[in-house]
Amino acid sequence: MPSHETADPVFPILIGDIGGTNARFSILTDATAAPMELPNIRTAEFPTIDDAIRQDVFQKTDIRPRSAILAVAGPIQGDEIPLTNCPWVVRPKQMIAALGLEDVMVVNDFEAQALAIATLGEDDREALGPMNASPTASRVVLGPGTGLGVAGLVYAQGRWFPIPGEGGHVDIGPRSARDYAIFPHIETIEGRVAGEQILCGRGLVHLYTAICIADGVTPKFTDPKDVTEHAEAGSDAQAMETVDLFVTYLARLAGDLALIFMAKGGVFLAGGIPQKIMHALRQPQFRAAFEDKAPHTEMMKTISTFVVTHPRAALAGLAAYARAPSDFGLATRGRRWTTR
Ligand SMILES: Nc1ncnc2c1ncn2[C@@H]1O[C@H](COP(=O)(O)OP(=O)(O)OP(=O)(O)O)[C@@H](O)[C@H]1O
Repeated sequence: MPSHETADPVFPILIGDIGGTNARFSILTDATAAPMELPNIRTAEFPTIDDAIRQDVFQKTDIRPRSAILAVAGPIQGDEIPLTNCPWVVRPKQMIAALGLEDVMVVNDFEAQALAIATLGEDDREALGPMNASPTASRVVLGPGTGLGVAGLVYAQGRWFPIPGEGGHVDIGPRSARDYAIFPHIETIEGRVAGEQILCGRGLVHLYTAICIADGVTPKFTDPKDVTEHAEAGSDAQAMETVDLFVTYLARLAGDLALIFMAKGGVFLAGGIPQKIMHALRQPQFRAAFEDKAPHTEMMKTISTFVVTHPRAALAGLAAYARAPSDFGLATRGRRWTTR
């Protein structure tokens, strides 16, 4: 059962988006039918992914998938794929043996987000600022959730190519006088303020704590939800500044990624957190920080930014791929296991 290039996966296809906190599944019965959506599950509630599929997918429908395409948060190497931020390990060979599947493909979760931004319609996104994205220019997606995912998307030879990477781990540095007061107090990873130290759920709490220390007040919140809720309610000064600065730092990184990919097709914010802070993202400071990239400020003004509002965007991206694999340049070597 070696992994190799082979014919397209056969229907029904189980598609899954396995995040650090949540796992989402749906089943595609054929290339044209709407996906059968299954309820979100929390990864912490099941010891293994196989248990989750057995108990939460197979018990909810009589349809037995023949193939699976799974997006996971973590690097895909070898036959055992551990997830970042979650104790599950995806073992495709074992899934084939134990779940009656013929074919399992595993891709990076932000590759799936990139497939989504190639295919989502206008109802599935909200523009922040001007709308002038060129249809086949390169795009970028970045998503603060349990972690911070990043991927590019390039159009070539009539197909979309997702470019996965580890862009959530680039360095983030201080710029304003206030940043310089706060940054020394941000929790580091081996001495580094990487993107994920700030721009994700636990990063929100790191930033809030650093602001409290800079202000000489005792931090009250340890859950990112409390920080965003008190910011939205206007009931805590440090929480309000946290969300303000989170938006600014997210916009700066979004701008950096737009420069790297020359993303004239648009920069898309995915992941769970942007939708929780829409009010703050709609304020002018997001675009101001995004565009503030001398000597390229004028060019940045022409690059559109969007929040992905589709609640299951990665699944939608995987479904688009499952229906028409040849529309996408997705490499399968080393990450597809099949009995055929
Ligand atoms: N209201 C909120 N405000 C801010 N952060 C929140 C809120 N609700 C949940 N979070 C945080 O969002 C993160 C979960 O993000 P998301 O919903 O994208 O889940 P996920 O799919 O598991 O993420 P990932 O794919 O990055 O692992 C957690 O860190 C959680 O604490």
